[in-house]
Amino acid sequence: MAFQEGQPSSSKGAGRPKGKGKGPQKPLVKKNDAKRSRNNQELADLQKRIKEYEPPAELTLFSQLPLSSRTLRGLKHSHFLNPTAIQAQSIPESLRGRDLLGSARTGSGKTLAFLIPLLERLYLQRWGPMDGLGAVVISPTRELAVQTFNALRDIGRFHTFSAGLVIGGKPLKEERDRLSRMNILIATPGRLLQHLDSTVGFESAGVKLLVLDEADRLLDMGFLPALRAIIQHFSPSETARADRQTLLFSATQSKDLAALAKLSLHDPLYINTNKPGEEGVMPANLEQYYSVVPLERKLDALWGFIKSHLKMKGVVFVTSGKQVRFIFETFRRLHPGLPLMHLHGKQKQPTRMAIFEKFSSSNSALLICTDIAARGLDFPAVDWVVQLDCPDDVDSYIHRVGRTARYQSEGKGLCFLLPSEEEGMKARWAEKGIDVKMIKIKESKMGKLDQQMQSFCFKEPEIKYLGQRAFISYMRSVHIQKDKSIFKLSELPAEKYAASMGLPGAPQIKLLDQGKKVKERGGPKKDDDEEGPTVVHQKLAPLSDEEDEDDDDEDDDDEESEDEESDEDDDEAASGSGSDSESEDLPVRSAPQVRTKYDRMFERKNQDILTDHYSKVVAHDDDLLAAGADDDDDVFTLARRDHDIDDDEAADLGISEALADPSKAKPLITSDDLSKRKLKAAATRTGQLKNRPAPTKVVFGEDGEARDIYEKGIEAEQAAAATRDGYLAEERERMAAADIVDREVAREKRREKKRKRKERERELEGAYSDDEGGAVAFIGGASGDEEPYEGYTGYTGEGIGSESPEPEPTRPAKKKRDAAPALEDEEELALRLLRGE
Ligand SMILES: Nc1ncnc2c1ncn2[C@@H]1O[C@H](COP(=O)(O)OP(=O)(O)OP(=O)(O)O)[C@@H](O)[C@H]1O
Repeated sequence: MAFQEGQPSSSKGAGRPKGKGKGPQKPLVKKNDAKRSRNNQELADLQKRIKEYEPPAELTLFSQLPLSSRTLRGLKHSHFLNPTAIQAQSIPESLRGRDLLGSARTGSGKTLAFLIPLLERLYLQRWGPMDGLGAVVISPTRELAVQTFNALRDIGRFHTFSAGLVIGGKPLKEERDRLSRMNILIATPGRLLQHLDSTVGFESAGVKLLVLDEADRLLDMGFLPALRAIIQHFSPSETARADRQTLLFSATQSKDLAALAKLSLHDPLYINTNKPGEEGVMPANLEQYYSVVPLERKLDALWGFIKSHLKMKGVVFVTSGKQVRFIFETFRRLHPGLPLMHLHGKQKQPTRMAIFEKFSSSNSALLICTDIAARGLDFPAVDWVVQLDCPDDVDSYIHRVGRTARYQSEGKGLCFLLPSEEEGMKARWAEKGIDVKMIKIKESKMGKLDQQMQSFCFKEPEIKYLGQRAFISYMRSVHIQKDKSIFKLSELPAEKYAASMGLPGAPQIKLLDQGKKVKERGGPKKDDDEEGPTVVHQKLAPLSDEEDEDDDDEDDDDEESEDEESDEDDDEAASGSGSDSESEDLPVRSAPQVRTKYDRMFERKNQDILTDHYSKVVAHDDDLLAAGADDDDDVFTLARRDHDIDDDEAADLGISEALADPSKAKPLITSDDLSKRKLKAAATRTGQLKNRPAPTKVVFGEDGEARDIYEKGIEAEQAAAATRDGYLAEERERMAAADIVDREVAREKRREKKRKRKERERELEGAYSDDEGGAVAFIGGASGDEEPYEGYTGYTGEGIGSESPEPEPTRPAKKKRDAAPALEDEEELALRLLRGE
């Protein structure tokens, strides 16, 4: 033990050095004795205060809790003065050594709720730098681990413990040498297990405190087997479990969490501040909205939202890394006027950290990301959280939206839902008592990106390729969702969605049969997804040899978590509709839609009733009605139920008759429907000019005779339509031809990748090697000659970095991936192939 019991000092001030050459040894010893004695006294007092602690009628300050002066100084230094509800309720119990399951809403300060007791428990047990590992915090993601590490460094600055990060990224060997010197470890489960399994002398037996942070996320990510193994290492027997304190923290609760609690906790206390009457499930300062947008207009809606919030700091969540990249790449080419960043699990660790830091320190920026950033991450001052794709479930919704309105700050959330998702999601929100208000987006505030997207896809094959992969990953994600009352693949307008992304057609997709075992989103991921692959959506189809081979890759990918999706699973994206060798694959088709005679009339242009101009007028009026005929500049208006026009109302308004016979048309908007402002505007000269009837135009022929433009108009329109159709047909042909080449190139790329992978596998036989990714950073490092418990020795940080992702212990297939080349390399190769080099 580094700490040694000292003798009580005889008198105050004794032991002061008398000067050089006068035997400094003796006074120094006396001084140390005095310090030890004071420490002993403080520890004894602290123990007593903890034992006798009764919560005061009003707990407003940390200093009212039985905490050491070092921790209080650390908290004050970091400007933490008042404990939050979860901190006030759980810290005294944790200090008494109880096992605990703490649950509190997002942004409510759970991190300090376990870091404070962690420091205090080690301090109370007189843990010294030479005592080895005393406490371990397990975090689901590297970003969260780094964030927790930073918080520990801040509040623990007046303690002398050494702390380290074990999150993958550096050679195991390098970490091993340093592990023995750490008192506190913040780790991701995979890397920690690797050390527990293979690092000789890594002493888990002495660990006094184990924390599982974001426990439900750990389970969602499929870490249960790893956690079981870790717990087994730390507490091999019931006695060992009783001896060790374990704290579990989570913002949401689930059955699996209860099972984990049973497995890891001994006689636990449950503290939940999410109950009504306490803090509530959602942050108090959060405004929540949702908007119903068809799939094919989502990008338009997002664009419109960005353009009208150019000063915001926002986070946009989408389902997969491929969508993140597609949106990021296309939107940045469109120069929105707001800095764009993107974050997903396939980025290298240093890149991820750099983006995390950059976004954290930005005042105004938009981060497009996957659920990798949904939990635990504490970006300061986020104004908006936009959920562009529907979250897997309500818990996922809560975590995502919890990136704003943290602690006492304000924030807003906007969730886009497809028409087919609205009812299901509303029901789920209602079950949890979450109130999300509907808003409608005015058509005038939506973007219109389809042509620009088409142009990007046409000019840059890599964008098209990315779009196809994004399309497929989205469709797949919907297919594997658990909650079918929300996610309805058959109702998705696949072709229109593809067109909105600028793609020449909906790419073909292979989907696992619903009946078979699939990795379902919104539920814990299965570990044994090995089962047979590739049943085409709704119909079984034989596969060619080549596809069979490719499916091996695909299975591997299905094993992976969403955030770690490999590029390979979307290789087949390059196959456009109508491919020959892959013709057994059925494209996902939208359900045949019932077209009314009015739909057909709308489609028929250049006819006497519904000209383009007339269609626009009707569409515009519809927009006005939908948007509440409100002219203000906000993108959104609060939806009012009476704006939804049903058939009867339509009949009242005479829409049907008007469509059938325009001569019978009643005015679509009567004076009763118009706002006072509109009526006033109509009375002004400008208003009248705006509202005047369309002028009659004539054209003069060569003979000088005036003729009605109508005849000419039709001819001109027909000519223009013919030219346009011709052009479009030509473009389609060119795109189809380009698509064939692209398919061939993609196939070649697949073969090449497979060949390379096989080569690498051969080279890498032998599983875990010391060269695998891993990272360790040290913040502490109290050396032996430091006086324990005396003053701040300072944390000397080293760089936190990694070269490759952490191995996934629960999925053996992942090991192969660790050795896979970087995404950038693969894309470089794809690009070269696409360019025909
Ligand atoms: N007592 C406190 N006083 C002031 N700020 C605090 C206090 N406790 C925590 N905070 C701040 O509140 C923010 C949210 O804290 P934290 O990240 O611990 O929340 P959380 O409950 O873990 O959220 P999530 O569930 O999203 O992970 C952080 O910026 C943190 O610094």
